[in-house]
Amino acid sequence: MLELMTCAEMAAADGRTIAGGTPGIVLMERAGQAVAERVLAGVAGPQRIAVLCGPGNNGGDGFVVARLLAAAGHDVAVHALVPPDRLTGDAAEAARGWQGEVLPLAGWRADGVDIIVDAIFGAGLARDIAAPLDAVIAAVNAASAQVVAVDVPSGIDGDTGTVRGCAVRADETVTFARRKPGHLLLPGREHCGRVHVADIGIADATVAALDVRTAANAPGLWRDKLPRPDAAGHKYKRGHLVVASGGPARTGAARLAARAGLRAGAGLVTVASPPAAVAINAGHLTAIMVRAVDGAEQLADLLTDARFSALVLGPALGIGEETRRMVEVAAAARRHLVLDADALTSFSNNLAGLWQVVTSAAPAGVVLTPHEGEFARLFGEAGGVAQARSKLERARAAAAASGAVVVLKGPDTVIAAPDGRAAINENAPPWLATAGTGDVLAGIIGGLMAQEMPTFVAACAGVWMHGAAAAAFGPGLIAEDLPEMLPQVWRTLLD
Ligand SMILES: NC(=O)C1=CN([C@@H]2O[C@H](COP(=O)(O)OP(=O)(O)OC[C@H]3O[C@@H](n4cnc5c(N)ncnc54)[C@H](O)[C@@H]3O)[C@@H](O)[C@H]2O)[C@H](O)CC1
Ligand SMILES: [K+]
Repeated sequence: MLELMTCAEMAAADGRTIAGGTPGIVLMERAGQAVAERVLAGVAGPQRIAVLCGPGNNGGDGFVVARLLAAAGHDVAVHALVPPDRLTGDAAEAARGWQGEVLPLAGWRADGVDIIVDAIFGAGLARDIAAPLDAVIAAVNAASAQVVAVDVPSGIDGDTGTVRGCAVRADETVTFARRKPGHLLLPGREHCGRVHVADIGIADATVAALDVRTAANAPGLWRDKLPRPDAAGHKYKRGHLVVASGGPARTGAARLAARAGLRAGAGLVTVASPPAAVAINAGHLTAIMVRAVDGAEQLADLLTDARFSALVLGPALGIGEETRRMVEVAAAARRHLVLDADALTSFSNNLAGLWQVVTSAAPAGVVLTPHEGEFARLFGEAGGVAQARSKLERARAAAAASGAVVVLKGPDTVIAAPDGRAAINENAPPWLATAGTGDVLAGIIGGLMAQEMPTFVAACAGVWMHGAAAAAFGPGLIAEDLPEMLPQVWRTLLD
């Protein structure tokens, strides 16, 4: 159930189910029942309920909800954008099932209402919400009533999570068959409240036949590919991660990444340190080794030893030609690469150079871990990125343009592979936004890749473990705390 379906994919699934013999009105009835059940869960005694219906099938769902809630003895008022005789298809049939009055939606006010059912727009939102509907949305959001949205809060684009002019802020959202990307991407996620996925009879086989390429990032996506310690294993079997350090005043980032890589399970980790910083790195490290490596040439020498299986390059490494050369050397050695921070910035506006790195690293994998600013500098001009309608599609376009797995970080981190697969992460707590946590993420992913976890799922697992570690620690987290929370996260994954 991890697939995330776009509005078009959902409509296609609908269509195939209807073609398979389930009338659309039956799907609408089931949708309405699921919403009515959610509205009634936890209420005691009769409620004053306003059901706000739009001009399409989202509104049709609303008419079903209104009928069921009235039949359950509640005081239900229906306010509709268009009179029932202007509805068509299943929505018209659902409206005929409503025996009560249909009041106008324009000018509606929430006075004295306990519950509001938002059935104005769902998957069919096609443009920004304008007057007079914006006043209705404002009245919903100003009300003290419980707000339950049907399928998608009205005003939220189900595919992109963006607000189209204005949008309902719901306490709960009931969607159907699978969640949409807009339920996980910001700000859509914040407008949904708690999202419930109702089964309305869309078969899993129907979803599978659509070859959906987007998923919610969760252990179910990659748990079976996690490296697992085995009795016969020894540290050399679990790979050797190299993290390049910056100069004497900028060594902490590499150590954060290195410790994260070790906690992620890499058998050995070495900090490749400029000679001037060896003493300071060595003074802080115990299980992690330090090697004096002065620039790209000496990194190339180090990598003649094939046991160094993965590298994290970028954290506080310095921006410029030498960093670019180190990246190219590591790629030429065909080692798994995580490029973060300064390594990304060193390829700003040089997508061709980045493509060359990814190509020469193959078949080893490359993961880029930009935040939004680094992403813009890397991919600002890339084909497909500028036209992308959502963070999900921007990450997808960047993965296709670079040939690398792209982790576009944020509260709704998107992980995208060049082959079109993508996952949206939703477990990152707000306190993860603190200095150095990006270094830790790069290290976790590097540690998993050092153990030969396939590139895309290593990035997905790393992002999820990073968020889970932060959630386990709680507010007040600083980057150094994160690697120490990984054993607890591992236990939840390997039990
Ligand atoms: N399997 C399922 O997912 C099922 C979903 N159902 C519900 O159907 C809607 C989608 O219905 P649709 O008619 O395609 O779209 P909407 O009802 O969301 O609205 C489209 C309607 O509104 C007009 N419109 C769009 N944007 C605006 C705007 N900004 N201002 C004014 N008018 C606008 C547009 O022209 C259309 O007329 C889905 O969300 C589910 O709730 C099925 O009922 C059950 C199966
Ligand atoms: K809605």
